[in-house]
Amino acid sequence: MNTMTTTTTIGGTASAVPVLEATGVTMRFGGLVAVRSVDLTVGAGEIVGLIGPNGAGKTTFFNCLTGLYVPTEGRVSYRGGVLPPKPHLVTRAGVARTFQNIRLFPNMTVLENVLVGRHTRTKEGLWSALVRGPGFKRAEATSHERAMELLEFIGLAHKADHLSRNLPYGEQRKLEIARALASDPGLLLLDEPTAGMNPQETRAAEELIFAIRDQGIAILVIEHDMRFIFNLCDRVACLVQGEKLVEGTPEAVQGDERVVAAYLGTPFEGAPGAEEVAEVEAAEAHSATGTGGTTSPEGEAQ
Ligand SMILES: Nc1ncnc2c1ncn2[C@@H]1O[C@H](COP(=O)(O)OP(=O)(O)OP(=O)(O)O)[C@@H](O)[C@H]1O
Repeated sequence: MNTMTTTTTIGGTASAVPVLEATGVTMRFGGLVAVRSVDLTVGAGEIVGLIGPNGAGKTTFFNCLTGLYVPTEGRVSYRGGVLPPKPHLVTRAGVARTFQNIRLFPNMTVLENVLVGRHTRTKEGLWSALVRGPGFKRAEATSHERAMELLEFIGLAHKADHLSRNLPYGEQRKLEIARALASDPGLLLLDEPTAGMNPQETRAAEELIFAIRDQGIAILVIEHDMRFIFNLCDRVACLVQGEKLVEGTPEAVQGDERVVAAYLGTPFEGAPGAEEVAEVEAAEAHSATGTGGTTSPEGEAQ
């Protein structure tokens, strides 16, 4: 795995370059602004959490970071270099991800699934693969060795030749992480890694993520399980209706009344979309009293 070397020296002064730096990221789908001008950094050795109610824009933001979507506005950099808006180039640059829903190849073995994740690090071309020359064989042996190392790391080496569809759910999720790690990332993005897990599997996932961080890989994680996220993360950002509402330590974020209100669906002053919600509620209350339906010359509901 990569070891992090994120301190660069410019003009003789050392300055820390974030592993990930997203600046002003906005993503529009027609008239809907799913992500609005979001800034976020992940530093070396950090585990950063991204929380927010359903539909807040978390996955869309991930998709903007990993080249699946080209953001309408904004910039995404990895270790100081702007990321190209193409998923395979983002992976090659050093950013790997898992998805909200399991995306393993069910009829491939556990080992083959990890080998698939390795392909961005394999330089041998089609011709070399066809003739199975010495370069190809060397690359294949290295990939195999690395994949087995990763399976050892996640505790699945003994199931290397099992079909991935036969693994229990928690192990399939771990295998997805191993496949992402096979590309030797410096940053790993995890989209709801504990969704559907039982408490033991969740605890094991937490330990695995700490172990990955200890290998020098920075982590950005989306999760709905608050206990998991507040225990795991160094820093947490909360998105609400596409905007970053709060960012801080787990202690600060979990005690923030705006975050609590956003999850409970309680409108609060200054909340993204609160004005629109208030207008709709006022109009509904108005029509319920039977006095609605007329509009003043200024355009305001009576
Ligand atoms: N491809 C798309 N086209 C149109 N609208 C989209 C698209 N992808 C997402 N959206 C909309 O963008 C908004 C944000 O969705 P997103 O899936 O990013 O939220 P989320 O915070 O990840 O939600 P959840 O926690 O439920 O996964 C939603 O209103 C969603 O319907």
